Amino acid sequence: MPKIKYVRAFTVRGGGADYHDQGDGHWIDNHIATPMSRYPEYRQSRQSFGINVLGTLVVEIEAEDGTIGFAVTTGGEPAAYIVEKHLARFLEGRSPTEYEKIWDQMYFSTQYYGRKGLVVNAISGVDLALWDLLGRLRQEPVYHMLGGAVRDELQFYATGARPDVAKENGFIGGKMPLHHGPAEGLEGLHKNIAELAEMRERVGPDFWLMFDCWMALDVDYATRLALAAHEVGLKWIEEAISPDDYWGYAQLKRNVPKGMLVTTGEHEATRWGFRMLMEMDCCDIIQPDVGWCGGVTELLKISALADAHGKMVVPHGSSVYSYHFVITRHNSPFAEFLMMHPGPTKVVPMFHPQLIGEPVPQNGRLKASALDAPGFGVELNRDIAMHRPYTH
Ligand SMILES: C[C@H](O)[C@H](O)[C@@H](O)[C@@H](O)C(=O)O
Ligand SMILES: [Mg+2]
Repeated sequence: MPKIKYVRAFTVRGGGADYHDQGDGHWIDNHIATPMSRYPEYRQSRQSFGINVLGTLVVEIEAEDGTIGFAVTTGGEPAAYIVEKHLARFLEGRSPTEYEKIWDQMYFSTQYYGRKGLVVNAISGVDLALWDLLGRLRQEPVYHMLGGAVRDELQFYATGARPDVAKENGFIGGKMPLHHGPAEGLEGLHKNIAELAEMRERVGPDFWLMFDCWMALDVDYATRLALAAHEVGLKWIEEAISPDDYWGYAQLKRNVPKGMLVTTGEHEATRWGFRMLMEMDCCDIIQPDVGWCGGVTELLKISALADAHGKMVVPHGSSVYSYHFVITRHNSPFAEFLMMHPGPTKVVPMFHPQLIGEPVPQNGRLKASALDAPGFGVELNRDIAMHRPYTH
């Protein structure tokens, strides 16, 4: 096995892994409730407060024989700095098979300033690129290295403002962004329920409908929303409150009507963060993002812990990086697909334009065989402008 020779970090703008980095008029930036919605000037657009400030981080790891593994995640220039100036030292000269020791050294060497968020995004990007390199060197897809498929195909729910379009395209459910938060009072809550009722009318009684609340609510508002939405058949209420408020999630989970699920986790990181969510009984489904929670090496630990707690793991939408994981885990029965078309009125690749060969669900499903290519099975689109802000 050739050793690792170079680690390089690049930044890219425009869609892709930082999927909130979109042009004007996109559903994903249209009056979606957030913790910043309490400030009217930041209520219409999440980009106005900087949701896309980081941009995409591209990590490349080149082995002595010239083989290059890569991955993309959210992180931009600050993440590139951490990769080049701090993390690269734990990889160069090492075997790509040492992903456990490499992860341990990346995490504990940055623990004094990291632990969650940007730093763990950077660690995740390196870890994903390492698994991609390992797959290319071994000429096998990542999901084979994770134990192989436990089912013939993936099934997906879709996230976007048009669950009716998701149903037409064969998805098993539609997760809607919540448009109004507590700052818009009862009027806003009624608008949320009216939107849900409108979609229920369009999709019929059995199609899954969920709200994604993107950390925007408090326990009282989330409870009132859940009680009203239960009448309209809401399947789960997602990330309703601050990721730091474990106590609030535990209360919300006690408050919601029987049969409604509480989900969260996309902004949580590491086995320790998810242990807290599970041991405090905060949610029914955890939703780590493999590009933000610590990478595949850490998601393996998180998933096993969840399995022991009888919890489902439905990773936050992260394209091939979650598909190769979900297909190998019994407690990951379905996956998320983010509808990145501006409407969204059609199904387009999630991390477009950054990944060449990115598989897209057909009729809401993806056969395991669609993942049968070395590593994560995609190539980096080198026609897009990549910038290497730092070297080492
Ligand atoms: C739709 C939500 O507001 C986020 O933009 C979404 O990316 C994330 O929360 C998700 O679960 O997909
Ligand atoms: Mg979400």
